[in-house]
Amino acid sequence: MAEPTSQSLTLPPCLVVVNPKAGGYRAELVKPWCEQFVQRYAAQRPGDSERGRTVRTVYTERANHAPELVQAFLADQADMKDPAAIAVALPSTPRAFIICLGGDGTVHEVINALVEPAIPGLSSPPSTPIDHASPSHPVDIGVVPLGSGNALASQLGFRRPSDALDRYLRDDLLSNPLTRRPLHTVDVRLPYGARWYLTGHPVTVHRVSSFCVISWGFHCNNVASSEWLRCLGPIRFTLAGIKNLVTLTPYHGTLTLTGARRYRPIEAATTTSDHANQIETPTHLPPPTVDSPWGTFEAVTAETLPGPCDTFNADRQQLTLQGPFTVFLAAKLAELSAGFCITPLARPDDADIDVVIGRGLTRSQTLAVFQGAGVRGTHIRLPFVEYYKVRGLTVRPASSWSKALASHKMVDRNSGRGEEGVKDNGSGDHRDADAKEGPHHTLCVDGELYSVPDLGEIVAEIPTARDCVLHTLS
Ligand SMILES: Nc1ncnc2c1ncn2[C@@H]1O[C@H](COP(=O)(O)OP(=O)(O)OP(=O)(O)O)[C@@H](O)[C@H]1O
Repeated sequence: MAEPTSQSLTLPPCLVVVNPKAGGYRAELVKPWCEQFVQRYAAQRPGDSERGRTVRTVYTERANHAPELVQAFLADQADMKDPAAIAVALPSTPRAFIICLGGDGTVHEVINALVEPAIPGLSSPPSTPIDHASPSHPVDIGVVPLGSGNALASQLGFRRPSDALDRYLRDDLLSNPLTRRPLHTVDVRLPYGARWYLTGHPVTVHRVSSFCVISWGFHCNNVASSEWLRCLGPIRFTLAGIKNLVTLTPYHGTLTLTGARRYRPIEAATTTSDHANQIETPTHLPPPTVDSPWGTFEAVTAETLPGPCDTFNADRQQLTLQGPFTVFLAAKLAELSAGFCITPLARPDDADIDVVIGRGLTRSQTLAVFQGAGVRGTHIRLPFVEYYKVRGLTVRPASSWSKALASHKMVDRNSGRGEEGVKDNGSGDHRDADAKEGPHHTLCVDGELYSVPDLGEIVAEIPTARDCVLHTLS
C-alpha cells in the first residue's frame, strides 16, 4: 500500500455507490475490491477516517435510492442540514469523488442527485459560450461498468469491470489533471402530463438531467421492448431491434434544432476543405470542422435545407425538421454500449448535443444505420442519415390522429377523435387507457422511459449560465 504523501492528503472525500442489482453484478469481484479501495483511500487521509468522512461505501436498496445516499453524503461533508438542497449549493460545497459501481441507470440517478436543472428556454441562441475552464469543479465521477449498457464507462475506455477497478486503485487517480474532463449534462424538460412509462404514474419532476441519450422513435422503442429482457444482458437490445424492424413504423412530429450545424465527412485526401474554411465560427454554434477517430467532418452551410418541408429561422438560428422520423437520437456520448457507436462525434466535455436522424427509412436502411453504428459509427456517412451538432432541441411528437387533424383530413367531426387504430402498436404512438388523455408517445432519457402526451414539447439543452460542476475521471 502506498504511504501517504503531501499530495495525497488533498484527496477529496469519496463515496462508493454500489447497485447490487445491476446487470452483470459480480459480488465476489466487487466486495473485496470495495474493501481494498476504502482501506487505501482512508489511509491517505488518516485524520478523517474515524469520522467516516473520508470514504464510504453504500449499497442501493431500491430504484431511486442512490440520489438519497449521494445527497446525504454531500450534505454531511458540507455540514448542511437539508440534503435535498445540496444540488443548488453544489458549486460552493467542498470537492468530492463519487464512484458508481453499476450501469448507466445508476450513473443517471447519481447525476440527477447532483445537478440542479436550470433551463432558460430556447427562444434565442445562447449568448455566452460555455466556460470550459470554470473554476467550480466540486464533483469527480468514476464508474465501474457492472450494468448491461455502460455507455459512460465505454466512453472512458473501460470495457470490463477490471479495467476500471484497476484504474481506481492507482495512486495517481486524483492527482493527475489529465485524467479529469468536464462532464456537461443536458437539461431535459418534459411536458405537462408526462408519465412513467412502466407504471403509468404521473411524473412529478418535469426536469431531468441527461448525460447519455435522449431518443424517440426506433431506438426508444427498442429500449422499451427490451425492458422485459433485462436478465439477458446487452443481447436484449438486438432482440428488441429485430422485433421492431419487422413492425417498423414512422414517427410523426417536428424537431427544432437550435444553434445547429449539420456535418458531412471530408474525403480522406483532403484535410479541411475550402468550404469549411469559409464558414465563420461564432461562439453560439458548434465548430465548422470536427476531428474524430473516424476522420474529419465539416459543417454544411445553413441555407442547404435538408428536406422540402423544413424551415430555417436565421434570427433564432433554429432549424425545424418535419417527420416522419424513423430514427431520432440525441446523445452526449459516442457509444451507448460497448461497440454501439451511434453518435461518433459526441463528447461529454463539449458544449454540443449530437443528433442522428433518419427520416422515412425503409427496413434495410434502418438496419444499415444500426449495423453501421456497430462498425465504428460508419452509418454517419450514409446519404439518408443526417448528423447534427446542436446547442438545444425541441421534440414535438404527433400521433397520426393529430397529424390528420392538423391537415384537416380523416377527422370524425362528431367524436372529434380522428381515425381509430392508433392504440399502442409498438410505434410509441398509443392511446392511453384513459381515452380523455388522448395518444401518448414514448421517450427515452438515459434508458429511463417516459410516456409523453401528444403534441407535448420536450425541450433539451445544455445550460450555459451554470458552472460545470461535474467531471469524469479516466
Ligand atoms: N437494490 C435494488 N433493487 C432493485 N433495483 C435497483 C436497486 N438498486 C438500484 N436499482 C435500480 O436498478 C436500475 C438499473 O440499474 P443499472 O442501470 O445500474 O444496471 P443495468 O440496467 O444492468 O445497466 P444499464 O443501465 O447500463 O443497462 C437502476 O435504474 C436503479 O434504479
